[in-house]
Amino acid sequence: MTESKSTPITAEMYDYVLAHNPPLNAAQRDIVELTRQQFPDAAGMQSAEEQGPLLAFLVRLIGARHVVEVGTFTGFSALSMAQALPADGTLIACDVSEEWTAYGREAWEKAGVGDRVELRIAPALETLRAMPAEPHIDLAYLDADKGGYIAYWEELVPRLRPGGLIVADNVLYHGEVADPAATGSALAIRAFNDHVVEDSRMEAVILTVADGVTLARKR
Ligand SMILES: C[S@@+](CC[C@H](N)C(=O)[O-])C[C@H]1O[C@@H](n2cnc3c(N)ncnc32)[C@H](O)[C@@H]1O
Repeated sequence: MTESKSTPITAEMYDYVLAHNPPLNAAQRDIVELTRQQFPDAAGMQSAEEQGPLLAFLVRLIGARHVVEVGTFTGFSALSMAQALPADGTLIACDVSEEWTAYGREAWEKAGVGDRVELRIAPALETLRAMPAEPHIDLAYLDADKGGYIAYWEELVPRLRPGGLIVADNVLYHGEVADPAATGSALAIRAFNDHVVEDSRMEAVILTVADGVTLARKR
């Protein structure tokens, strides 16, 4: 087995990282806290705190104007990306839950970015298939049902402009991805990671951030 050079992230290290990252702005902080209060059992679905500034950074880094999100929940990741878009930028947010995304709608409006976000309530595959076929997407964030990742990838890659990014969350699936006894979503993520590595249209790296984040760039 190869020895890892990654520094283990203890609770103290995690606080240290958060303290040296861009702090969450008031709107981000509000939706993180509101989600914890309203949905204590589901709050773990929210992208990790450090992913908000990371997603905003990536949007700005590649000068994204057209973003697609697959899996919106209460809107934290969409908010983080929408705030980083230019005023005429667009973010299509895909989810199946009216209840959860209602919190997102309110947070986006309150933050003054509601006009940049278009929420599509439907199975994400239907929404993606209905999008124009030509390459027009700058950045897509995958964070919905893990069994759907490969199908979402296949719809997104042709619609991504050269140099565009797919950012996929939970690609280590709590470490279960490397467990030979993995089942369910961990197995689906393992199949997704294998699919990504074999796709010559894309250049991809896995970051050991949060639950594992793949950054994949279209060649
Ligand atoms: C992990 S949460 C997304 C978290 C979100 N990115 C955030 O930072 O708060 C996954 C979301 O995917 C949605 N979802 C699950 N299956 C879906 C599907 N087939 N199509 C669209 N959304 C789906 C769920 O309703 C849930 O809100």
